[in-house]
Amino acid sequence: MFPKVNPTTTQAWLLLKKHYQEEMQRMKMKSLFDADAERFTKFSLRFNDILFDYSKNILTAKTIQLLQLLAEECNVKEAVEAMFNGEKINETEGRSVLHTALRNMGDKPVLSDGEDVMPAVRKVLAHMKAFCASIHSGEWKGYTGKPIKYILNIGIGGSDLGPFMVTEALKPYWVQGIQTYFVSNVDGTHIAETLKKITPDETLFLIASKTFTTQETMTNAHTARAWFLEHAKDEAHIAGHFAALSTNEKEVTKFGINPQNMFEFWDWVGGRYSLWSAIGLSIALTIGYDNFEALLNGAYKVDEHFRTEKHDKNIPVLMALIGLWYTSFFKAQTEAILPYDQYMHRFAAYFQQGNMESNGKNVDRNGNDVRYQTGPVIWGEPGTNGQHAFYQLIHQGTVMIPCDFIAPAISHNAIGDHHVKLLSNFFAQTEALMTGKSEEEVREELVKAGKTKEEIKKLFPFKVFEGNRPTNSFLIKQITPESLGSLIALYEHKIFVQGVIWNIFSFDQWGVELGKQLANKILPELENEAIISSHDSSTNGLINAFKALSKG
Ligand SMILES: O=P(O)(O)OC[C@H]1O[C@H](O)[C@H](O)[C@@H](O)[C@@H]1O
Repeated sequence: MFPKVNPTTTQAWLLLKKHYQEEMQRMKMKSLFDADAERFTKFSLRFNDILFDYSKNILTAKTIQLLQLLAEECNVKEAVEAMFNGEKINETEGRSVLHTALRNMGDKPVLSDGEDVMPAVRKVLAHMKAFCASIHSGEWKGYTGKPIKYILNIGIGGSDLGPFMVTEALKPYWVQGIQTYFVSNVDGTHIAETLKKITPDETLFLIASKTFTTQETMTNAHTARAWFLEHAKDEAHIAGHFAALSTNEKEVTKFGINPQNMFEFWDWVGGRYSLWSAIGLSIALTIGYDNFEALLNGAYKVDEHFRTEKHDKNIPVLMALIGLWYTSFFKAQTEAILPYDQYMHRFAAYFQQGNMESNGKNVDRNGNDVRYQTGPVIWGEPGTNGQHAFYQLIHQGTVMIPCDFIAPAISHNAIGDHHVKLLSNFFAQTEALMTGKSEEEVREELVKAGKTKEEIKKLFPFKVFEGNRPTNSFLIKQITPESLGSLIALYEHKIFVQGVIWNIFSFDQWGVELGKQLANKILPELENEAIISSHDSSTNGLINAFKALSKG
């Protein structure tokens, strides 16, 4: 296993701190652009159909060099190899981390516990392929003899967000005649509203749960089963309408799902990294198996790039180092992901889990409290909607929010001038965030608007923008299964590299487990008539008020 290093004890950390304080803290990006006509060329990279421009950041070649040194001192290269080679880097759960094996298109074995996992991976993929073929051809029939028209994926967290995000992002690729829905929330409203849209005899229910014990998913699954049986009457019909995507064969069988309709994955696939596994069956059924394979292929290409490319040309490593530069030295606490693509409206939400569940940790890999900031808060909405909602704070608030702007060059909906208008907003925003608005510009604008001297004096301070707000730009030829697969993998590896440098375990989630335990403890207290007094006064007060109010 690679050595565990507290990043703040490295030479690079001290040098970066000095570099920040003495050279970069007050550095203006605009002056960096003014001083170097080649800045865009120097600080941008192409990876297949993706252009990554990181020139609009508060950094110089020296910053990148020092950040690379930090990666070296924190053993990033060794950690990457450890992950790809199936070492048990998820130490608190004693597991390998091998989502990369799920999209491995190479012919070398991938070992976990000394065993090649690739035959099992390929077997499940073949099962998924054959299953998709029988659904799409109409050969698979529901209990009234009609083909399947609706897919209903029931899952939560990693068993929902990934497939939901991807199927939304790839809507132009949906197989004709298939309509897919996702139910995640244990709030009965979610399933009730969705059941109104489907018919039992034309629906395939996918119960997606790594553990097959998650309260929300099992509750929704039992509700779906009961609703189905109300119509189908006969339990024998369940086999034709329910499939399970899980690692837990015992619980799947207990639920009554035919083991032939179980699509397996393994404990070395983290929930938030599972869209590449059997959890992706909803994706394959929605966009077609070939497109699902293209998604895997896009991710595989990034895996190869990540594993072999030198760090100064390695996009996920650079994404990680730039993010870390702001979090660890500028003390930025949040990062925004802003896709200029309506289909990608769940992309930020997906990486909210991906990033915050992975790097929201305050204990290091030696079991000590960390004394530096780790994972940032991730948030975002598609442009241009965000511009009219929260960009004000990004432009003129008191905190720094590094942003990722993402857009396709080619729209799937080329209507009039919509797309050039959309993209002009992307470019204008990143430019404005960087340059701000100078005193001269504001004065000129106000004079032109016919304002008096008095008025100009009054308005002046509010209209001047300091700028110097950092952004990364991802310009992608088109959002296709392959380019989306690549983009997702870039972000996954970014998170991994940051976790290694911050010396935290990125692949467990004990904080979420706590929430599950606490909810299970309170549930029986809500189901009896007693006055509850076992908690603090606020929790007791809320529980007792709920009991009184819910009586009507
Ligand atoms: O797939 P499941 O076992 O049902 O788990 C669903 C989700 O449960 C918890 O929230 C975990 O923290 C997530 O990582 C996981 O994706």
